[in-house]
Amino acid sequence: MSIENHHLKGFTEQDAGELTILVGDPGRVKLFAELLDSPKEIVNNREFICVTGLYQNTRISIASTGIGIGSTEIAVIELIQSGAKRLVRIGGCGAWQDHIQAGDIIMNHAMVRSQGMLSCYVPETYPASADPLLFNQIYRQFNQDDQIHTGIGLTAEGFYLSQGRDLNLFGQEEAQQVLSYWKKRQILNAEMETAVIYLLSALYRVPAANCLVAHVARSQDKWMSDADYQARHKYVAKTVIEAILQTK
Ligand SMILES: O=P(O)(O)O[C@H]1O[C@H](CO)[C@@H](O)[C@H]1O
Ligand SMILES: O=c1cc[nH]c(=O)[nH]1
Repeated sequence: MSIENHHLKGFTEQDAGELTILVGDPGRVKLFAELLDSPKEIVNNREFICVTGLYQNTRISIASTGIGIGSTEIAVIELIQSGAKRLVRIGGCGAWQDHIQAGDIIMNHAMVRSQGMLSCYVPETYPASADPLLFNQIYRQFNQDDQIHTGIGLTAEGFYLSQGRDLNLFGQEEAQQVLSYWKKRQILNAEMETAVIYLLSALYRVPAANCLVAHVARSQDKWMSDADYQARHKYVAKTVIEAILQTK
């Protein structure tokens, strides 16, 4: 069923590729579009930019979700209603475990999430998890020396206190408790969209996975340079697309 999108205006079933890459940052759409032949911008509305193009004659779509729950819910639902076949979020995150370096790749097969997230759709007990087959297909495309980590991540509702960052409010001790609580429970990383994508795509029965780049190693507050970060993202996007091409 194709309906008129309220936000992704003009994006139709013809624009939905074998893979739809989701990015938070609208600026990253253009970076990934460089991988495609004949890229065409279909949507440019608020935080939502959508491009489709061809990779070795296979249609691939790239869409930005903006930051966080609200705009990601809109993007995912409108893309699925427009015929999106597979969703893979390629974005940044903070690495929380000490053995993960900035620049490493993290794939989350499941996410814990802030309380109440999307509670009008599902109860707290409903898992936010990746499609196991899609996850495995992407994971197998990477090389042994790619510094890739798999495990459970956290989708937080905010960037600051809910990710253990305090800017002169309650003190570092309280913020640090957020980090240490989840580190002890083996959470690898934190970001702001994956759980929304996993929950909605499970409800709509569209396969979804993520493949993230650790922008910062939180234990040392070590961030990647912009140039390295962009290059790493582009490498991840190319690898994800090639994984999908193996078995579309
Ligand atoms: O790198 P992107 O995909 O924008 O995602 C990460 O960056 C934003 C925070 O700076 C959040 O959206 C977080 O999930
Ligand atoms: O620490 C980080 C880094 C990128 N994005 C996040 O949401 N958190």
